[in-house]
Amino acid sequence: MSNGKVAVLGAGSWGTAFSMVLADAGNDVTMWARREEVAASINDKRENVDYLAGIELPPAISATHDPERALAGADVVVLAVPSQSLRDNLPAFLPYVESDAVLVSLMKGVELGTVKRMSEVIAEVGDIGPERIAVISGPNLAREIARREPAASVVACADEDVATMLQSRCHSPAFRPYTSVDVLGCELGGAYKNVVALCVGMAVGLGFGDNTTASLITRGLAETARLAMRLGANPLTLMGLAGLGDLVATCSSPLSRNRTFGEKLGQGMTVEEIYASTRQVAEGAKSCSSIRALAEQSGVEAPIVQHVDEVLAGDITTSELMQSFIQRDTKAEID
Ligand SMILES: NC(=O)C1=CN([C@@H]2O[C@H](COP(=O)(O)OP(=O)(O)OC[C@H]3O[C@@H](n4cnc5c(N)ncnc54)[C@H](OP(=O)(O)O)[C@@H]3O)[C@@H](O)[C@H]2O)C=CC1
Ligand SMILES: O=C(CO)COP(=O)(O)O
Repeated sequence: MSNGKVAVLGAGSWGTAFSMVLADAGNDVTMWARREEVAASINDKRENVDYLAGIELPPAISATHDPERALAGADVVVLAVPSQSLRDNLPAFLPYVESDAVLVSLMKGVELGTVKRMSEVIAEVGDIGPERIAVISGPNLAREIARREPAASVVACADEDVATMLQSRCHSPAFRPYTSVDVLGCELGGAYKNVVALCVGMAVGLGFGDNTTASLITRGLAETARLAMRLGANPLTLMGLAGLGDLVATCSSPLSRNRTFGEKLGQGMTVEEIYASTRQVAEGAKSCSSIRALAEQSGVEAPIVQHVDEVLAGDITTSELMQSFIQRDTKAEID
């Protein structure tokens, strides 16, 4: 018997892989795809050929290009579009969202201009209270999840009962969700690790080994925790799946789009050449300057975000970034 209907808005890699988790957990899932041909591929071929080629989608998943059809009767609405497009997309979705439905963000970015997290954008545009907004974040590379490799994640909502309800809705044989009430910590962990993965990718592209990448991952975690704690996050969230867990997965995996983006920069490609080489989103490249602005507004030192932003803007090279990390003024580790 079905648990209920879930609408998944966004039919890229993660929207599709997470739809599989939801279907495996007993939900009926209707995906909304921006392009009609993607919806047709999901319905007719049982495959999302553009984003998860070779993966067979379960029968409980269907897709449509029509937001009204996707959202009708759904008590859980999952948002999986690129972060910088969320605000523009919401007005087409919100009129069809059921009045008591919970909105769940899978997105890992911070909005340019406003420096808002995705839960804040949803709250603002939809005038929706925190008890109806949740975030799911963790070490969840889409292709591994779609292959049903074991993984864990965090469901965060200010209302613990809602987090628990969502946890049961997405607990599948291969996917183990934990609950949290620290929405801010989970979201910042997810957005920040993308920038650290860009930086690790640069190191890999420059030919450096595990000492360099481990140093960057560790200092990246310190930097993430510094900002998140200043903004009110629970420090333990950063030690958990949505912090350290996601940071390690993304920085270590050749499947990561952010790490790959950084690697190409380290190998000498330009930002424009990399954008032209793929349809997939590397959220860190988009969110880096907004995370930098957030850190500056909060009076928090953020050298990785600052240097990566300078590389993306073409102000320094990847080699200069590495030199600067080592040669700048020294300091105590815990600071
Ligand atoms: N992939 C992963 O492993 C994970 C991703 N995430 C996060 O999930 C979010 C979605 O990423 P993911 O699914 O991987 O992204 P992909 O790059 O795989 O897919 C992007 C999707 O968004 C659509 N899209 C692109 N531009 C727009 C727009 N302007 N308006 C509406 N839709 C648009 C694309 O449609 P079209 O095909 O028509 O271009 C496509 O369906 C990101 O924030 C990412 O950080 C989180 C955890 C894991
Ligand atoms: O968020 C992710 C894994 O948890 C996916 O990372 P990328 O967007 O770098 O592929």
